[in-house]
Amino acid sequence: MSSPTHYLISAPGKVILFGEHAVVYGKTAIAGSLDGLRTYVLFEKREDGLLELNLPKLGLHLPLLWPTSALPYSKVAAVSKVADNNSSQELAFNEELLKELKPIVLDGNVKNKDIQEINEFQQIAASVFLYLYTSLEDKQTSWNGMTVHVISNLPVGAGLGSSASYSVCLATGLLLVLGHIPIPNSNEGNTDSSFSGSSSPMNLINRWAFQAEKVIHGTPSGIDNAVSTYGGAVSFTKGEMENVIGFQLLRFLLTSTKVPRDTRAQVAKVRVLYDKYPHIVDPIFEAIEGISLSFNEIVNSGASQSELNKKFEELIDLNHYLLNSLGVGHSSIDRVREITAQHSLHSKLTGAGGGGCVLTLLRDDVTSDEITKVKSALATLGFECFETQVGGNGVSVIDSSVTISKQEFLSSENVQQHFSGWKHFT
Ligand SMILES: Nc1ncnc2c1ncn2[C@@H]1O[C@H](COP(=O)(O)OP(=O)(O)OP(=O)(O)O)[C@@H](O)[C@H]1O
Ligand SMILES: C[C@@](O)(CCO)CC(=O)[O-]
Repeated sequence: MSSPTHYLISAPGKVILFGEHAVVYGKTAIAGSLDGLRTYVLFEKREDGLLELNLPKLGLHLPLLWPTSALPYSKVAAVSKVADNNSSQELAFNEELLKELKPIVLDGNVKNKDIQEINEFQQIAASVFLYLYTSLEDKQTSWNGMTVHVISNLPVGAGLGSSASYSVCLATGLLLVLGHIPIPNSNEGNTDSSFSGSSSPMNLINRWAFQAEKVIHGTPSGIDNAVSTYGGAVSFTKGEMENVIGFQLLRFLLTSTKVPRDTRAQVAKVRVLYDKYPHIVDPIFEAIEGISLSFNEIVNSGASQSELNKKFEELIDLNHYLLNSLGVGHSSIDRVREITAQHSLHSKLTGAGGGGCVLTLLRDDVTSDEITKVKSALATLGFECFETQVGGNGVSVIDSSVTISKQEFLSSENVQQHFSGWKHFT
């Protein structure tokens, strides 16, 4: 094939069923990918030595543009980069590089005069891109700059892993463009993969996406980027994942409270509590882990679907109360719980809390009429609902063998279905 001129990357959001926050402290959590809620990133080759980043989802309607020559490559040790890529160990986070990039994000932007103000979230998203590009830059690439367009049907800052899917897309595209991983061959779904070997492309994508998540969140557990990379429904403990069979059959309602919040701030709040009262907070994390472990046991017990549903509802309530005790609840979440409880449904906050999203289990016996009623009650109060199952493909790619116009990409209602030729890493 002639040298690539573009790549289209897609990665899913995620939902945490049990174990958020505790997972940051090494406890087991259960999560799944949201196949229909994804971020899409189109990478296009340039010849003029510029990096262009377009972030319409973050409300930025002008491109950000930097010369590749402005980046602090001296802060990245070339030898360690190659060694790191070939090992399975967690990549060391490059604080010095991030510090050096801070002024470049603003002052190095050649369109700076047109963009009066770039808010903190836009700056973070730009830092992630420049951090990964500078870390992975390789003189072997035939690209002299690139244009990057990011679109998504995920709500941002709602706890559904928008930042992780952005991180996975950027890591994948940059690893491909900069020659660190090959284009995948497989058109098969990747959800049954047993999380591939340590030097596989998926492993490398996941490890670099984790770096990106660190730029965004500070101290993430790695669960969000892992689920977005590999897809599926999983039990996650300290970076190790196992498939959870049966979890995919469950149906959920996800309700966005539309109260924006920042995962970093919620995680930091729990950290303060933990540092102050470790003897009180650690047992709460242990109890939360107990819920994830019970969930795994119940799923593997061979119990009937209705029996499972009843037990899950109890676990959902328990997990919610424990999260509230960590101070990550919110009145909007309580309101959603009240409404769903009026329809005999059980809900918990999902993700970092403090607003964001609520997860409601839709038992098998809940009729579509009942679901319509609860959705309309929630919508009347200004909440936004998504009915979903978990699992499905992780990161996927369309390479240059398929022609993709920028206009077609930006205007398509459903990018996943609009374009064919998606390939999956194995
Ligand atoms: N589509 C996107 N385009 C660019 N940057 C994004 C996008 N989505 C998320 N981000 C980056 O991630 C930040 C939001 O991260 P945050 O973790 O708070 O939200 P989330 O990923 O929706 O929630 P959670 O991590 O709890 O699932 C944004 O401020 C931005 O910097
Ligand atoms: C709150 C948290 O547990 C989940 C965010 O989606 C943070 C993390 O795991 O990094």
